[in-house]
Amino acid sequence: MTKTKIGIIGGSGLYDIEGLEDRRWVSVESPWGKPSDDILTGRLHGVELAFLPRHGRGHFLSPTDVPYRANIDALKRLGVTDVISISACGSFREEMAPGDFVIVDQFIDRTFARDKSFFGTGCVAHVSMAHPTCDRLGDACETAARDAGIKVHRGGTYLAMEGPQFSSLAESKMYREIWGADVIGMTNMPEAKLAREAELCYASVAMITDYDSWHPDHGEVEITQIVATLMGNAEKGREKVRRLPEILGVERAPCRQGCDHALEFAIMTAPEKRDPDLVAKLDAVAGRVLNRD
Ligand SMILES: CSC[C@H]1O[C@H](OP(=O)(O)O)[C@H](O)[C@@H]1O
Ligand SMILES: Nc1ncnc2[nH]cnc12
Repeated sequence: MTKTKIGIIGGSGLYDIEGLEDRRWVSVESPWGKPSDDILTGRLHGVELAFLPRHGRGHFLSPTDVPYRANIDALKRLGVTDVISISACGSFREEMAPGDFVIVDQFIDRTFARDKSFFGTGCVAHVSMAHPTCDRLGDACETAARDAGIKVHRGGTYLAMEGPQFSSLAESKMYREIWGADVIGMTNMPEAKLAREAELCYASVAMITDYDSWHPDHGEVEITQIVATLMGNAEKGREKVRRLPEILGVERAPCRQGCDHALEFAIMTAPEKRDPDLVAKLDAVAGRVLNRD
C-alpha cells in the first residue's frame, strides 16, 4: 500500500482551492520547463493534495502555451499518485446541458502545436492509450459530484482542439455527427497522454459551459456565456474536489487497470543506445523503470 496524493489540475475558472490544512503555494523545478504556476499543497481529511491552475493564476497561458510536460512532471516530482483534471467544455449532446458535469473516458486528439511526449530520440517509449482514463478515479469523481448535488454523466468522448478560436459550424457538426464526440475543449491533450507516460492515474471532469455552435436554439458559443456559466459552476467544482479525499482514502492500493505501471514494457531503446541527457530528464517520470535496467 502507498499513500494517496491527489493532484488536481484546475481549468478555466478554477484557480484556487480553499479549506486545505497546511496550505502552501510551492515552486517546483522541472527539467521540462516552468510549470503553469506554483502548486498549492496541503491536506484534506488526512489526504495529501496538490492543486495546479492550468492557465496560471490570472489566466495568462493560452491552451497552446500551457507547459503540459512541466506540469505533469512537477506533479509526479511532488509525489502525486492520482491526477484529476477539471475543464470547461462545450457540449455536443442535448442532454449534457450547461451546468452538468461529464466524467470523460475517451479522447480524440486534434491538437497539433504541442509537445506530446516525454520520450523521443535517445529513449523511445510507446504506451497504450486505448483506455486513457482510470475507472477507479472516475468512480470517485462521479460519487463526489453526485454527493455535491451536481448532475453528472458517466462516460463521454472529449474532442481536444488546438484553439484558441472556437470551432466553425462545419467543424462542430462534423465532431458531433460524424466523429461522435460528446464534449469539446482545448487542454486535455496532451495532458492525458503525458499522465499515462508518467504512470499517473488520470480522470477528466468536464464542466459543461455551452453547446459549442451546433445547437439551432443556442446560437454560437460566446465567451461571455462561458464565463457566466463558469462562475455558477466554480463553487460546485470546488465542493466536488473537497469531497474527493474522503472517497479515495489515505491508503492507496495498486491501480487495477495498471495506470501506475504503464511503462512496464514500453521502453524500446536498448540501455546502451539511450541518451544520458534525456534519461536524466526522465528521472521522475520514468525512474521506476529506467533505474532498474
Ligand atoms: C474559457 S473558454 C476556453 C478555454 O476554457 C477551457 O479551458 P480548460 O480546459 O483549461 O478549462 C478550454 O479548453 C479553453 O482553454
Ligand atoms: N465550445 C468550446 N470549445 C472549446 N473549448 C471550450 N471550452 C468551453 N467551451 C468550449
